[in-house]
Amino acid sequence: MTQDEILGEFRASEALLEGHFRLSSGRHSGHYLQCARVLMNPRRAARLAEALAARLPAAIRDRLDCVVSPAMGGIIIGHEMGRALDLDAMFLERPEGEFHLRRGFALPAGAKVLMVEDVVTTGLSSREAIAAVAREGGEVLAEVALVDRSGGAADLGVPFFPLIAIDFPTYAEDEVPADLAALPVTKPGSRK
Ligand SMILES: O=P(O)(O)OC[C@H]1O[C@H](OP(=O)(O)OP(=O)(O)O)[C@H](O)[C@@H]1O
Ligand SMILES: O=C(O)c1cc(=O)[nH]c(=O)[nH]1
Ligand SMILES: [Mg+2]
Repeated sequence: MTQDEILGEFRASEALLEGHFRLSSGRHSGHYLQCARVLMNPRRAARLAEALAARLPAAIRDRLDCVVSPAMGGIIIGHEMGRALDLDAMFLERPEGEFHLRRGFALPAGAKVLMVEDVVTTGLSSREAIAAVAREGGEVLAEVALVDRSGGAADLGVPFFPLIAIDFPTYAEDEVPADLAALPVTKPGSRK
């Protein structure tokens, strides 16, 4: 899939939102990619996962034991990546603030893991999820995400293969421009 075709999927599903958003990191933005909307059509979700799987170098793909993704945003695309790669897909949750595996999910010692995210902005959630896999006994070989909106700045500590890169500005709480601050703010994500 070309970058235009992928962006077309986001536009067609009305996943490209404009307004005033507080992001997971606490930063503010006038743009939000609502990946739940792009993934709500199962055939589209499968198409995007196949395209993402094709980005993975064979040297990584062939060593993977399973897929792990951080809830909530990572669950659907993680599951579809599991299907595309023919691997089991698990997810991490953080009901007490720190990511861990629940629901009977467990990693065999030394399991080689693909981390799957929907969006990377600062990379904080990804780094926390990668650290959680290490605590659970696994090793993250690489991460894939539908969208990298970090401007290429996110350092995840592992090779990172996004489907698309989109560079929307974000602002610290005390740097929000007046025209953006004038709009009511919403926080679409679930981080507390
Ligand atoms: O790179 P970052 O700055 O960490 O931002 C990206 C993260 O933010 C969103 O999750 P969020 O914490 O909003 O929760 P959700 O996945 O439960 O919706 C998104 O799903 C990523 O996990
Ligand atoms: O940084 C985030 O929290 C974030 C940005 C975005 O565009 N989409 C999303 O789901 N999360
Ligand atoms: Mg998330």
